[in-house]
Amino acid sequence: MAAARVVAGSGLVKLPPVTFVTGNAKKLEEVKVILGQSIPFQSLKLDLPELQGDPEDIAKEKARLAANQVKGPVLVEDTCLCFNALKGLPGPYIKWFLQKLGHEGLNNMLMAYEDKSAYALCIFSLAIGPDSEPLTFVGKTPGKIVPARGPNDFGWDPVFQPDGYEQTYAEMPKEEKNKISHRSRALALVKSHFAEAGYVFDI
Ligand SMILES: O=P(O)(O)OP(=O)(O)OP(=O)(O)OC[C@H]1O[C@@H](n2cnc3c(O)ncnc32)[C@H](O)[C@@H]1O
Ligand SMILES: [Mg+2]
Repeated sequence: MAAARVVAGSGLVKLPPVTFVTGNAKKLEEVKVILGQSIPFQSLKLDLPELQGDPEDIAKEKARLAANQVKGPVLVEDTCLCFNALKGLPGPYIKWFLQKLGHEGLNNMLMAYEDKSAYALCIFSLAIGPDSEPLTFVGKTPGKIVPARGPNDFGWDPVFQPDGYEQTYAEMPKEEKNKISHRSRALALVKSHFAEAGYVFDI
């Protein structure tokens, strides 16, 4: 794929369409709806390594790995579910905790604590190419962990009830989740960046 290039004298950066890299079909569904036509992008299904460390560093490293494979501009995201009683854990390791323990196990982890509060964190990272430093965009939605309610079709949605709502993410209509979700908040920042950065697309 062609690389990004500066259009001489214009202050504009010409980009091929951005590739959103994820192995998660449900994330992709939400990103498509939330972005609509605002940013020209295509998707690529790739299972990038599950890295360890600080959530923002994980997202940046994911973007570097993806940009190296795609050889062009990429967008990736990493999602964390953080329990306040556990000082932010499982955080970026939620995928394994959910896989091994299930919804009931996630609730049981908080059995010893009165504080069931939690927050969902989504970090998008944009790398314009393999050699450019990735940028990050963070969205956060506070809520609490509850016994599972609603359809079980996306991760931990049934056990996360956002603050100010009586429904879990899973029980809400999709449009409602997309108005307040960690993902839509992070994508609002991505959209502003694209609106302000002077990118023009080669499409
Ligand atoms: O290929 P990538 O994009 O990494 O996709 P993934 O499924 O591996 O996703 P993460 O590494 O970000 O791990 C996050 C975990 O949280 C789940 N998850 C992500 N966003 C969610 C959301 O909005 N609601 C519920 N579960 C979500 C997801 O299914 C994973 O189990
Ligand atoms: Mg992953």
